[in-house]
Amino acid sequence: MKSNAEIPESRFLGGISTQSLRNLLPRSISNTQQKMNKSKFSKENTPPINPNVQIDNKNIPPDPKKLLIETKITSKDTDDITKSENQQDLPVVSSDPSVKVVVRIRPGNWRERGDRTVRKVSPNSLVVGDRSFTFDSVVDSSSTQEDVFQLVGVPLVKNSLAGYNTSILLCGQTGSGKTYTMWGPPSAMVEGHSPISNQGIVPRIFQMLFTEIQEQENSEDKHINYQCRCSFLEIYNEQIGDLLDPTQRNLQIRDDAKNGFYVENLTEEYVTCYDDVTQILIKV
Ligand SMILES: Nc1ncnc2c1ncn2[C@@H]1O[C@H](COP(=O)(O)OP(=O)(O)OP(=O)(O)O)[C@@H](O)[C@H]1O
Repeated sequence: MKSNAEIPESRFLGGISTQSLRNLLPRSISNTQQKMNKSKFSKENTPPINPNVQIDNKNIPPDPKKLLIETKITSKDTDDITKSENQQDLPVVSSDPSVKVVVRIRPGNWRERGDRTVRKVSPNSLVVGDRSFTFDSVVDSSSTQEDVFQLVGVPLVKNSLAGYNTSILLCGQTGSGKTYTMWGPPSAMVEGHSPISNQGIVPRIFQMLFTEIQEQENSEDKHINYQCRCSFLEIYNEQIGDLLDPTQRNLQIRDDAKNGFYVENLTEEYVTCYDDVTQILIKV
């Protein structure tokens, strides 16, 4: 079998990058959960043991997976419900899984022009040569930055505002489009906001996040205050470096009952709007 490096068409990007937005969680939700959950780790992202078991605690933010299943059942007719009750042993497949794997095929460069070895064949599958692979979603080379944001970024912001830790992890060989997908071209952070811009998923996420926060804070019936802190780190040669303080090059991962996992002494800057984040990124 050929190695990846030998396959010219391996220009697809396995998507989902992970960056903890723990610090961007609404403080009110974080506090409530800490009080409710004295155990060592936060259970906020723990899937229900049995998706059909009702959890009798109105303070726990809804699990999107569970909501989806409940919605499905209420929209079914009675015959269907009876049928599903009789099929207890069948696995429940949710179309909104906790981990989604999205593949983006980038346009071919001059060396790959006309190369059709990697082809999207359905919304969630592609073929490489004569082998087919299935993922949660596949976006082809004609996809725009906005398409990818709608698919990955929008649900992520909604879930994080509902109280979940959310992450995007990106993987792909060099030149496969990770930076382009996450950030866009170098000018992207200061580009005007528009669906047709080349801005990547990160600036779009920040824009949506602060717009939503603003709307919620301005809303008269919701008395919510958000506090956002921002940090940037890199892992290089198995060492964690603080991108906001280059003198900190070998930070340690710690774990305690109050914070769960965290990076000790990592700089966290308070941010209140998109421009605050851009200013920080300019420094990095
Ligand atoms: N979907 C896309 N549309 C247009 N151009 C793209 C797309 N994806 C990537 N490119 C271009 O391909 C080139 C390589 O992309 P990029 O730098 O994002 O790769 P990378 O995976 O981050 O590479 P590395 O791991 O080496 O940093 C860049 O010139 C980028 O602009």
